[in-house]
Amino acid sequence: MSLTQFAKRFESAASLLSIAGRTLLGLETNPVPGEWTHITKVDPEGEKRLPLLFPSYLSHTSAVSVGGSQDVTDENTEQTFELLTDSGVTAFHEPSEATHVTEKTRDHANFLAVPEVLNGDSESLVGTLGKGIDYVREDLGPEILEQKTGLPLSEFLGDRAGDFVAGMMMDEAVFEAYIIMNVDSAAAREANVTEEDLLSPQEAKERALAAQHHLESEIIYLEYSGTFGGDEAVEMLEAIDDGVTWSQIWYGGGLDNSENAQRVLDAGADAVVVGDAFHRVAELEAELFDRAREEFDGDASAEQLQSWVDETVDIEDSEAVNYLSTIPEVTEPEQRAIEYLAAGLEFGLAVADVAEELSDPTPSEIRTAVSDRQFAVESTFRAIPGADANGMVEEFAGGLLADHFDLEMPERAVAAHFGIDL
Ligand SMILES: CC(C)=CCC/C(C)=C/CC/C(C)=C/CC/C(C)=C/COP(=O)(O)OP(=O)(O)O
Ligand SMILES: O=P(O)(O)OC[C@@H](O)CO
Repeated sequence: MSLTQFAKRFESAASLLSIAGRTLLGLETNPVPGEWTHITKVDPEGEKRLPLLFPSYLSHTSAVSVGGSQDVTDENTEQTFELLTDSGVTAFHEPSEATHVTEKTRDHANFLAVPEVLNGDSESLVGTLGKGIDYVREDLGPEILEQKTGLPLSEFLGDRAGDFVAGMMMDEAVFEAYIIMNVDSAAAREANVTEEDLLSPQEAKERALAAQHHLESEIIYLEYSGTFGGDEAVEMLEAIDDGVTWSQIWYGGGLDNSENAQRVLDAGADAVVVGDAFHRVAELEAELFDRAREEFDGDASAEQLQSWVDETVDIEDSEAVNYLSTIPEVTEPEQRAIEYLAAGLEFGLAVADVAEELSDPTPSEIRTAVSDRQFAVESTFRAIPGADANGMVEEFAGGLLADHFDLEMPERAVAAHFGIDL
């Protein structure tokens, strides 16, 4: 038997086994974990900020999706991944353009999630993907191979070097088959989804089946980005869930309370995706920080701040509770919200206090001042599995101070992602 014949027989036997495993035996061979119930979408663009206490908020989510459709660059994506890696949360990359994928994002990301829109234009189904694969073949692939092996492999192998990396990357990638149902969203504009493209529940089920059996999409994503889909989303999910067995079903759009999150989970979603509600926590934290600065100095304790938050904020309707209550495992979102808001303020006030003590510092004076100070938040971060508590505290405090004193230090990049500004 020739090597080509052997490869053909091997491929067809392997694919038959895989289909039998997925269907007849119902094996969970999908690389996207079925136990994930909550995904937080973190957008690297400058307008969408993070709360200082983001590691604590994110310690309850199953995984973070990094990506967004506007003003995202490879640089702000890399910075976001670096921040998340120290926080111990599982993060994957959902790029809106292939050039946002770099060696660094690949190193940090758990996997690459590639969007394909089932009810948009052909550009959003296969056009952007084709351009992306060509970019990997021509540019990114050869560069990665040369950096990893130290050899100018494309000189010997020509296009085959890029083909190899592109093939490997697509094989390892997870595909997200989107059904976009809010025509007023950025996602709909990007994918050219108009009123005529909106699907009935039966049509959604049929396309989801095509995605599962033909495209082998690991994720079927019902997207209402920015607004809650209500009864219509529930009907869509019930229909999709009736057909789909192997792909994971995700719902995203306008979630900011436990009732709606539970409704879509009960209707058949395996996981909910929450974006805006998370970024709004950073706005609340920043607004409270400005008010707390007028009330307290750098020595305010977490207990003092918890009482102040409790008195000052209508906690039940706060952005922090809105986000936390979308996570099924968080049983006392109000208590957690008070704790995390107070800890974020306490940390911010302590860093502002360090700033008061410094005058025209050098980068090394900033680093010394930060490592000499005991920040109470470090013990909060230490409770998070996999987090580098000390590294995060030094990086966040150093970054805020570098930004405040207008100093070029690598830590400074993180300041651009926080809502709080010294
Ligand atoms: C081959 C490689 C390395 C990458 C491929 C990169 C690809 C194919 C990107 C496709 C992007 C695409 C089809 C986007 C369509 C619109 C969409 C599904 C956007 C996702 O929405 P969010 O970015 O989450 O939306 P918001 O910004 O509205 O929150
Ligand atoms: O920002 P929201 O409305 O939570 O939507 C989440 C996600 O589905 C957006 O792609």
